[in-house]
This record gives sequence, C-alpha cells and structure tokens, in this order.
Amino acid sequence: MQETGSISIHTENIFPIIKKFLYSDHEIFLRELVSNAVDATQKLKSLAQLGEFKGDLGELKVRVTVDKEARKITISDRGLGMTGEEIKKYINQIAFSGATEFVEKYKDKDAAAKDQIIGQFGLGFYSAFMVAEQVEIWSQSYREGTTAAHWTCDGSTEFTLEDAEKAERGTDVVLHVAADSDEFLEEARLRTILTKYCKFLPIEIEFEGQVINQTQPIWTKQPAELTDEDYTKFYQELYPFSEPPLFWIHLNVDYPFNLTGILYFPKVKDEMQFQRNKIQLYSRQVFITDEVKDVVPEFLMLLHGVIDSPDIPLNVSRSFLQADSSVKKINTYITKKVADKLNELFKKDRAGYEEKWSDIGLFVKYGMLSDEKFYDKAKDFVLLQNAAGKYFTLTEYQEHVQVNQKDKNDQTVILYSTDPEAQHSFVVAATDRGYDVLKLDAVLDPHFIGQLEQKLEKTTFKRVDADTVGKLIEKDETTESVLSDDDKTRLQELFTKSINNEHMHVQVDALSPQDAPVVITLPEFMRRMKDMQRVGGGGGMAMFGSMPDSYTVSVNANHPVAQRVLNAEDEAGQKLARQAFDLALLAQNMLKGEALTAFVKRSADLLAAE
Ligand SMILES: Nc1ncnc2c1ncn2[C@@H]1O[C@H](COP(=O)(O)OP(=O)(O)OP(=O)(O)O)[C@@H](O)[C@H]1O
Repeated sequence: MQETGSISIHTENIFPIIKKFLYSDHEIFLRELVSNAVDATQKLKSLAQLGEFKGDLGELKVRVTVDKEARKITISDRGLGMTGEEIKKYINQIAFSGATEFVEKYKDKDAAAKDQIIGQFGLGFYSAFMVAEQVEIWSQSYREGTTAAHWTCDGSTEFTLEDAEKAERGTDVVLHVAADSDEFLEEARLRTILTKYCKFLPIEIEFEGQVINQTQPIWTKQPAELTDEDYTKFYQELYPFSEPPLFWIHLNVDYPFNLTGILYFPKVKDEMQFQRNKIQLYSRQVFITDEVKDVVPEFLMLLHGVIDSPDIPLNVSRSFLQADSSVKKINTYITKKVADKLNELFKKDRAGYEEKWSDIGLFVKYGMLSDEKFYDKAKDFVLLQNAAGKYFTLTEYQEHVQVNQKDKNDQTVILYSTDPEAQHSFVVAATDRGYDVLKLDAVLDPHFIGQLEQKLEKTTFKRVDADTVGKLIEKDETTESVLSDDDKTRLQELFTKSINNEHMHVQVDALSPQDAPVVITLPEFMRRMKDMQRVGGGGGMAMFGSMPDSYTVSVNANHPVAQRVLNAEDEAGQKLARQAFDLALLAQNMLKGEALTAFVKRSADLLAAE
C-alpha cells in the first residue's frame, strides 16, 4: 500500500512561519521527540502491566544517533509504535492540529502578541520541522498482525504513507537536517541539549552508545529511602563546584495537586550576589525551565533544587500562569513547607540553627517582608543578634530590654548598630549604661526595622549613634549642667565658629563627665530616609538622598574640656574646640582628607606643648 495525501489543514505554509518565529527555542525539538519516545515506551509498559501486551518487552532504551555525513538525526524507541492508521490520526491530525491552531492564532497579531502566543504552544512532534527539511517515521505497532508503516513529510502540507519492513517493535523518527540547522549535526551540541532536558527522564536515553540520564532521580523516591549523603550528592550533581547546602526540604504532595521536588538552602556568601533561577522546573521528569518565577514565591527564588509537577501549565503565557489556581496553591504550599522546616530546625537544634543564621536570616527576613502569612510563622523563629554576638528571638529580646530600655512614655527603645566596629565608641557608651545594642547590618534591615516597628507594640528602633547616650532613651531624670547659661551660650558660639560648617548644628548638653567632650550624631529620622533611599525606597525618599547630612554636635557641658575651652584665650580656645570636635568626627569614622591631616599635625603640636 502506498498513499499520498494532503494534511487536512487550511493554512498553507505553516512550516516557515513556525520555523521563523520559534527561532530562539529551536533546540526543544529534541526534548519533544525524546519525550514522545519515552511516553510511547511507558505506555507499552503500562499495557504490559495491565496484561494487554503479552509479548517480551525486551530492552526499552530510547536511542538518539546522529550521522553528520548523511545529515540525519534518528530518535528510536521500542515503545508501543503506530500503525499507518494511527500515524494518520496522531501525526496528521492531532500533531498538526496543534500547529494549525498556532498559526491561526498567530498570523494576524502584532509582534508583542506573537511573543505571547509562541509561549502558549508546545508543538510536540511538529517542532521537528524547526530543524529538519524532511521527517520520516518508521513504526511497527505492538499489536500482533499489523504491518509496519513509513511516513514522510518534507515540510509542506503533503505527506506520503506506505507499508514498510521494520523488524523491531517501536518507532524511529528520522530528521533530515535542514541546511540552516547544521549546528544540530554536532555531537557535542546534541549532547548538551540532551543533558539539559533529558537528564532525569524515566526511561534510559542512549546517545552515541552512552546512557545520558538517571531514570530515578532522588526526588521521585520516598524521603525514608534516602540518606543525607544522597541529598548532598544530588546537590553537587545539579550545581557542581558549589558549597554544600545548609539543609533541604523534600516536597511530596498528591492532593490537591501533584508535586514532588527538593528545595535546598544554599550558603549565601554575599547577599548582593543572589543566585536566582537556580530552581529547575520539571514536568514528569522532563526539564522545562529554570525560570520558576510565579511558581515559587519571590523570596524563595534564592533556594536551589528541583520542582516536578505535571500540574503546572507549561505552555501558557506568563500572565496566565500568575492567575492559574494550581500555581497559586503550589506557591502557598511551598511557603508553608519552608516555614515548617525552619521552625522544626529551630526547635530541634537551636545551636545549629544559630550557626546557620547568617545564611538563612536573609531568606527569613525577606520572607517576612514579602508575605504576611510567612511573617506570622517566622516571628517565632526569626533571630536577632546583639553586638556581643548573642542570639535572641523577638520575644526573648523584648524581655531582655524591657527593664532598662523603656523611655518616659513607656516606649521600648531598641538600639541597633549597622557596624559595631565603626560605631564602637557609641556601642560602648550604650552598653556601659546597661543598654543592649543589636547588630542590624544587612541590606534588608532598614525595611525589617520598619516592619518590626509596625508589628511590635510600643517599640521604636534607634541607631546607637542617633543621639548622645543620655538622650537615646529619654528618661525623666536629667543631669544638671555645671555651666551657667551665659557660659553655655559662649561655648556654643565658640564651637560654631571653630567648626564653621552649616551642616553641623552645635548644641551644649549636660552629659555625664565620663561621656566624651563632644559627640556627633545623626538624627534617626534623617538616617532612615537616607538608608531607605539607598536600598531603593525611591519615590518620595529620593529627596532625602540628595540632601546633605545634617548632624548634631553635642558639646558636653560637664566635661573638663568645656571649662578649658571657656578659660582659654580666643585662639587657643578655638584650637581646643576644633581638636575635641575632630575627636568626635574620628569616633564616627568621619575624619578624612585635609581635616585628618590637620588633626594629626595639631595633635603632634599639642603633645610637644605639654
Ligand atoms: N514515538 C512515538 N511513538 C508512538 N506514538 C507517538 C510517538 N510520537 C508521537 N506519537 C503520537 O503522536 C501524538 C502527537 O504527538 P505530539 O508530540 O505532537 O503531541 P503530544 O505528545 O500528544 O503533546 P505535546 O504537544 O505535549 O507534545 C502523540 O500523542 C502520540 O500518540
């Protein structure tokens, strides 16, 4: 029997259209054809289990071969095969109807809409024509008494179908590679594509004599069957050369959607170097993409690993994906699983959890900021670390500071440092007073502080150098000044003149004689606006970013230096004032350039004069 026919579609020349516009994704032809071969093999295995196929299954490998000379790529399976009638039905009608629909939708659209449409179609078998000028199918059905069939199509809508000789059950798809697709005749290129998409397919895939896949990747197994080593080994396979993960979560759910996978918490060295797109998305073990946006909550994009779900609609556009209800459920499920796992780690092994905190703190805070539900869970296991290195939960910390750090309005004032080294003298001044100082030095911390202030009752945060130590937490008691009002005014004028800088506002304060003679502070409000702007607050914050800092210079009326400045001759007094001011700048890490040089010289002169 030989038959020629016309594929029943209304649109001529659909091949060139598809070829042209699916350009960027040409390599997926191999994924589609190998998946079809795997599906056909699995269908046969199911038939055998059901007793509908009684013959010998034999070896079920899928073989991919390339013949560069003959310009051929062949994908062979020993699956259930197709009769001539089935080829007409499944290839001519079903496979081609997808393509027709594609072109119908596609042809009158503008460029942007076209981009969207491309993403909606998994063209399956049809994608072979992206790289081939002619495609042949040789197939022998598993059904007894059937004849093998040979189908060819040269990329027009015409096909031929004839009886054929084929000894083995199964299907060979032969691609005659087109002149503009030479790259796919390279063994190395094909190997790369196969490794990318087919590495975990459930049926062995042999390429040029070598099996390229693991048919039972660990996410398909039960957690009880697996050891820690299995998990870390798999991680190394996915991400060679990376440091071992901190821990992992094995996802396994059947209802109301189907999802398996393993999510790893990587070691994050530098929070500005987030490695995104590391989670790989699979559908029944076929690699789809590592763009998991929308499937995984934004704050968990930093995780690594694998998610496998036949329920994720893969061939739909992004906006559809966002609205898809199973995607939403998956999102919620993953968030909950991650929170549960963190809670478990925290409860089971607090010391181990604290050790990992510098790596996981980022996820937790990011999650709390971006997801209310996550906040509610994480508020019990988020940790705060103080400048001395000790960790507290939110509740523990509130208890820790509630006696000493209540101000006169019954507000708890939490003090923090963004850099305990640079702000050392302020941290020491505060701790000497019996206050505790938190270390909040992460990029996200300004936002995190804002969130805690909203959530925790009667609590405000102040950076430890936002004010002189006596005023950081306002109490009822006041320190008396030893200076008269006149002296205070003179002192203020003297310092203003000596500093001679409009952004430095001098005031005379009655601090303790043990405090520094001069302290420079930046009001909390001002600093926050600038911090927010720096981490991308944008909008209304922008104006603060461009504003020069406006510092407060507190001159300590009760320090012996104040007396000395007042008692000195005008010029000597100014020199002393400048020296005291420079010391304050030094304590704030603000003494630079010419001022620093002048300070060093003046100090040397003063030493010599003693
Ligand atoms: N190697 C094969 N062996 C047996 N049947 C096959 C083979 N390849 C394709 N088919 C048949 O042709 C049909 C159409 O294939 P095609 O790849 O276009 O679509 P699909 O696999 O159904 O869906 P998708 O668009 O997701 O790939 C398949 O459903 C299957 O019945």
